[in-house]
Amino acid sequence: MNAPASLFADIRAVIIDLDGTMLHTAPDFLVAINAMRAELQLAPVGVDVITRFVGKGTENLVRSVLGVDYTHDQVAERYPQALEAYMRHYTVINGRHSTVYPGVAEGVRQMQEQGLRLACVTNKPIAFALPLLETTGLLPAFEVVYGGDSLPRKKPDPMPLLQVCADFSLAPHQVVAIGDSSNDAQAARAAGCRVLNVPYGYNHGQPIHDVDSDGIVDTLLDAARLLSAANPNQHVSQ
Ligand SMILES: O=C(O)COP(=O)(O)O
Ligand SMILES: [Mg+2]
Repeated sequence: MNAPASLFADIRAVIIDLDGTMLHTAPDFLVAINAMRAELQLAPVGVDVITRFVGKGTENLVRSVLGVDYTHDQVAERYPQALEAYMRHYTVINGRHSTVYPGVAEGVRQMQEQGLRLACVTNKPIAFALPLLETTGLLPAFEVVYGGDSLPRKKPDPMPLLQVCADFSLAPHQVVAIGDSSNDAQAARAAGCRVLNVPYGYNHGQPIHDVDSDGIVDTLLDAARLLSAANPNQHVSQ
C-alpha cells in the first residue's frame, strides 16, 4: 500500500467495481465472445485479447473483438448480429466460469462492520451484474448497484459515482472508489472521489502502476484494513 492513511480519514462509503475487482469474469467473457465469434464464422480469440477490452461495457467489448478481424465499416455492419449473439450466450453462461477473488468476501464484510456504506458500480449490464452478485452471496452487502446501462453515462464518466454520492448524501471526498482499471480511476478523479486500485484485475492489458490513483491495495481486505486504520472511530458495535 503506497497511499497515506490521512487521505482516507473522511471516508464514509465505498464504491466497488465488479469485473476484475470482485470477480474474475474473464473465463465467462471468453466463452460468450468465442461462441458469438463462432456464429459469425470467426476463429476464437485468446483470453488476453478479451481482457484488453473488458471494463468499458458490452458495446465496446463486442465492437473491439469484431475489430480484430474487420474494418470500422464491417464492424458497424455486423455489430447488431454480434451483440444479439453475445448477449444470448452470456445470459446462459453468466457466472458459470467466474470466481470470487481472494479477500473480497472478507474485505466487504469488514467494510460493513466498520459502518461504511457500500455501492457496486460496474460497466457490466445491470441484468448480468445482479445475478452474479446474487449467486456469489455479495448482493446483500450493497445498498446500491449500478450497471453500465443504469444511467445515461458510464465510467470513465463520473456520473454513476456522483449518483452514489447523491444517493448516500455524501460529498465525493467522503467516498472512495476501488477498481482494477484506469477506467475506475478516471471516473473517480472526475467525480472528486478518492480512488484505490487492485493489481490483479484487467486494466485493459496495461500495467496498473501507471494509473493515476491514490494507491494500490493487494486485496479488498487490505483496503478494509487501510480504511479502518484511517477511521479509528468508525467501528460500529456488533
Ligand atoms: O466492461 C464491463 O462489462 C465491466 O467492467 P467493470 O465491472 O470492470 O466496470
Ligand atoms: Mg473492472
